[in-house]
Amino acid sequence: MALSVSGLTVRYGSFTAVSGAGLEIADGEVLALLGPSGSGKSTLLRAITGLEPIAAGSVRWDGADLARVPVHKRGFGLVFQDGQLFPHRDVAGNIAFGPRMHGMTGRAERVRRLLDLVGLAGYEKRRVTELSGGEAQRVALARALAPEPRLLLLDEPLSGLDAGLREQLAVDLAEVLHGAKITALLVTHDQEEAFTLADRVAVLQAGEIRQAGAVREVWRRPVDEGVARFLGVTTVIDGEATDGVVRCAFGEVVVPEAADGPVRLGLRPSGLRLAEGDTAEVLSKVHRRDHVRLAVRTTAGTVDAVAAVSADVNPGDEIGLALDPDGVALLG
Ligand SMILES: Nc1ncnc2c1ncn2[C@@H]1O[C@H](COP(=O)(O)OP(=O)(O)OP(=O)(O)O)[C@@H](O)[C@H]1O
Repeated sequence: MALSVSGLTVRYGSFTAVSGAGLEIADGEVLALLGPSGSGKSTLLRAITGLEPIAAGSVRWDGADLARVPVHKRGFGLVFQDGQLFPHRDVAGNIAFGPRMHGMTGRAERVRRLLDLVGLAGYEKRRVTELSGGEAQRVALARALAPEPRLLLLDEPLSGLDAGLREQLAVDLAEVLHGAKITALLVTHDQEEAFTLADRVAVLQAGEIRQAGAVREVWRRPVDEGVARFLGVTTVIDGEATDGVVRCAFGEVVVPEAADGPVRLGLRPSGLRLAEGDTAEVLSKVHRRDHVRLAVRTTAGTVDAVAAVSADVNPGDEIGLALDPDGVALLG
């Protein structure tokens, strides 16, 4: 493992912000640390960089303990939410700063190559105070990559941007990270961002890592209801599995991983779709970008469901519901 963190604990006075956290990042892998506000994500990231003293545990790189290695000697690059560019330097000056400190040669060429990578070719002489939020974050990324860090740490790098730009930049950032095989730890509270950018995710709640695994695995098999709800599950329901098919109050759904016997399913709104029938009553509807979200009353309680934007469905209507396996998780 490139980065290996074990039993890491950080305290602020008598308050334990991170408790016994363990995580590993392989060479060239992107891990997203995902969790609600206040769960300890930034604290854990800062402890890994060496900016936060640790009460217990260890941070290792290629097996070597970093306890006595100061922040600037760890070879880590950092990107924060607000970029924190040097306002008195132009774009090239910002990006060349790290390489100059490290006495690296060929700096102009490096700046050009990095600007190309982040989609800002030709921006060398621009003043950073005149950049848009998205451009500034691209420059911050280029600056962090310039000294060729062995690990890139990104703390909510996109959360200062508006929704559309954020989505675009997440896709671009994923391309940069995976294209250049950069080893990275990303902190975010946004599951979509985590899933767009990361190979693996670790879910942090109240200072503890509750689950870590491949994106698809965590999404489809959350370990418990707390993790499931954080990942968008709004309904938890009991079912009975036979040969990879689960029968529950809403019908049958294929869940190949389910072992025969009683199981618990977590349904995201997209796990229940409008269908023929009259088993449910629509209570309310809200238009979303590419679907309509419904609250419906069923014999199993009030649940969330979705319908196509084109569907003619209104509060008071009686509808049927069908399970969609893509919106169904198997609780661990
Ligand atoms: N310097 C500090 N002194 C005391 N308590 C702190 C300090 N920094 C953070 N905390 C507390 O530690 C907990 C974790 O904070 P942290 O910033 O790591 O959470 P987070 O998951 O990154 O949250 P957010 O997504 O809101 O940034 C919070 O309860 C916070 O109030």
